[in-house]
Amino acid sequence: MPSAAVIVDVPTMQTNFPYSYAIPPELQAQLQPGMRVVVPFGSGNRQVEGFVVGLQDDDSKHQADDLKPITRLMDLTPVVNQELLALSDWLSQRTYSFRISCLLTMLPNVMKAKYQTTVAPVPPVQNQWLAKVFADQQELPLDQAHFTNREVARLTELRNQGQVQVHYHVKNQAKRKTEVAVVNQITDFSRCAAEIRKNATGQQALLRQLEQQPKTPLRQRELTKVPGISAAVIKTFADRGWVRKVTVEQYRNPYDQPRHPDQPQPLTPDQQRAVTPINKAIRDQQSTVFLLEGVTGSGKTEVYLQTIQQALDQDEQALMLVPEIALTPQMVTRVKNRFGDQVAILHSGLSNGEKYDEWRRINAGAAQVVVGARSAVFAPLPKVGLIILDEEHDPSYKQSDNPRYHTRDVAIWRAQYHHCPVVLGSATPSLESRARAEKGRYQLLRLPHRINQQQLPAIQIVDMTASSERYGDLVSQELVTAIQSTLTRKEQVVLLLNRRGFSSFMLCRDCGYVLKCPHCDISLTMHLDSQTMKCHYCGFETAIPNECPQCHSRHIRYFGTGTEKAEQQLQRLIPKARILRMDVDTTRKKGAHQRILSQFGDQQADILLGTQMIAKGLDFPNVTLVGVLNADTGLDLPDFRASERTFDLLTQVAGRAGRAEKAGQVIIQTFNPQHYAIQLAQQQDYEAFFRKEMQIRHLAGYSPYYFTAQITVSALVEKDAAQESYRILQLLQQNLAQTTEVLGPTPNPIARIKNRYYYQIIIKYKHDEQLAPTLTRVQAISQKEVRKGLRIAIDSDPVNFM
Ligand SMILES: Nc1ncnc2c1ncn2[C@@H]1O[C@H](COP(=O)(O)OP(=O)(O)OP(=O)(O)O)[C@@H](O)[C@H]1O
Ligand SMILES: [Zn+2]
Ligand SMILES: [Zn+2]
Repeated sequence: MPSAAVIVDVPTMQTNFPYSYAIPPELQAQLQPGMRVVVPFGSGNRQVEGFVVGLQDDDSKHQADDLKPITRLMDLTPVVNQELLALSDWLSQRTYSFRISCLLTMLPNVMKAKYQTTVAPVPPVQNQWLAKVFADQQELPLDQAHFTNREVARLTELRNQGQVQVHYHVKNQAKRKTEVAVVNQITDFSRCAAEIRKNATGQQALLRQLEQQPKTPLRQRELTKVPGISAAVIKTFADRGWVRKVTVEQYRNPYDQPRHPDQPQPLTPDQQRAVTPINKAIRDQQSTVFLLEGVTGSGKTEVYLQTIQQALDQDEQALMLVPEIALTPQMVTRVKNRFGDQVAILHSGLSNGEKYDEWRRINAGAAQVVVGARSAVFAPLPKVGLIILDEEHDPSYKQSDNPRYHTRDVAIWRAQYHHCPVVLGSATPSLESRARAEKGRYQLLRLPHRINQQQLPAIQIVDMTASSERYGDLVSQELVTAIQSTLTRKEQVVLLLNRRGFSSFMLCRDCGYVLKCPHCDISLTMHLDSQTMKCHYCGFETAIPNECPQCHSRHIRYFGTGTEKAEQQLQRLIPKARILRMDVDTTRKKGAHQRILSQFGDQQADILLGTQMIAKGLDFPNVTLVGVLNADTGLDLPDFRASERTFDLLTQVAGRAGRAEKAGQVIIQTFNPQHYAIQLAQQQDYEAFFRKEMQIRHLAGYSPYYFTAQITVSALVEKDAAQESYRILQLLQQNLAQTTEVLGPTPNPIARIKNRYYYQIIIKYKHDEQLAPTLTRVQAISQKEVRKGLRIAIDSDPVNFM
């Protein structure tokens, strides 16, 4: 008897490989890898969900008689294709996560099943309480709505006595909406035409529709939009046997913006030099990785669109990834305008139902271009011809929960599978990518100029340590003056309030000094619970100073301010300004993003004041002034990428100014005017920043010279987290190579989150054969300890250290 290899939905180390199940005869014809099934599992044979990952014909290895049979099938077609099955295998090894988590990550939320546990009395029911509770019902869900804790305890007893049974039901949440469609049954259209009366125009219209598309089911809702065709006409046809009524799945359309079709623009010579090699790679089926390094406003989008076109021309599909998509509605609009209904959009702003609809369209091969945020990298496109990652340096490409994957790695894996190129685009590529281009592993393509010979905007730095407080602590006189003259010219302003980081570090208001770790050159973080400043990397600790160690001023303070406060100060300074605020509070409602941006685009406001979400991708021709209220907050984070993030952010936001005919101006307010990240952002010199930062990373032994891995241990009791992390430390020290450095364990800067205490260990390594097996052992421990309330997370390539 043939058997199926099934990964069960029980995320443990012991179940992290396929189990064999017998395939019941009635399912043998239908069962395919990638389908979900319900199988009995464990000694209690509880019913769990699982993925079929392979089929085996009968061989001596498996005595089919010993195998438990599959209970039932959950899908009529595979929900995970062969490619994604293989990808899940690779992903679980790469990220030290369970295969089941990887498989589930690839599915839209609504398809992730939930279990429902029910209880049922075993007849004949003798216990009076049972009889009363169940009355005439066979079973009841074992949940709070039906049973109190005391009743549950009582049920437990009864179960031990054999009077009650427990069942596990898999409850599939996917809800499809359906609608009525008609399928043509006519073979001889002229004969039918002869039967229709001349004045029955509705019937004639319907006949024409059928004749045009005799093979496709036509949706009744669409058909009745055609003049003359009514439900009655359709019924007449059905009665005559000319059409058959069927129900088809209804797709919801998540994109309700009006579309303005546009045409490809003639390329500039720079753009042409980028498009040519990419298109060649698409034609030649080369899985080259291109790094498209183009200054802000250099027309990267047009390069993406014209290379996507090349893939479509070859009957292949394109996958375009963008940072959290709600933040870049302009990009979505552009792709949609160019490619229309062929585009499917996947992002977190969609409801689960909408995501499911888009996913099904993609899976069915009905979408040719997919635009989406991180998880869209798993979009089940059957024939990928091109993958694009816009703003490839963006930290949101890294998933912070299991499986902790980086979108770029998955994109490159898929490109190799499909023999197609990847384009990584950015004005400020990640150091890692730029370094790979330097080594020739990626092919570097540069767009060094803005479109229309427009200059990059001039950037002025305002030293806030010298700024008078008369204007409030947020806005300098220089910035107020510049805003006023911009408004007089009827032009617009974008103001960034940098909210990266948290207000728990201290800054000297007089000299700009920030307390740093003597061993790590990373700022110390304040821990209010212990009243100390701690190094997040090595554990160094010192008392919270009450005066500046450098200039002895007592004028030190927390950093961190809200957008609301900034808005008030601005309004007071410039009463006539119309200010739009964009932050997590004003964008909570669905569509709020798009609405604020279109208001700003329609000149209904003078100033767009916002957090990081305004820094990227916006293309408004009337914006000529960009102001950064506080360039520093990100600089002093305890993260070796702090300078890179700051440089990226300043360059990106500066790039919003002067993108069309009018020249742009940028003002950056900072307490660290001498810092190289700020100075090089002023010069908008990415290449210089890259070289400088590479030297620093080299000296300090960080990425891209070293790889890092991070282990985070958390527990409800701090001592448990500490003890466990020291046990892991020992395991690491005993097994890892001499050249590998292990830092920590140290408590996290926010030591307690949601009542859990966090400790972390950082591993820095170059080549270490022992790393993967050792981390796999840690993964195995992590699983055992779950019961004690301990959690261990492994991140094989962390992008955040907080
Ligand atoms: N070949 C072209 N001819 C005319 N205009 C173009 C051309 N290519 C791009 N543009 C226009 O130039 C502007 C800037 O292009 P785009 O937004 O793609 O820049 P970008 O490189 O993505 O910048 P950023 O990194 O700042 O988002 C857009 O308004 C776009 O329509
Ligand atoms: Zn000082
Ligand atoms: Zn340190």
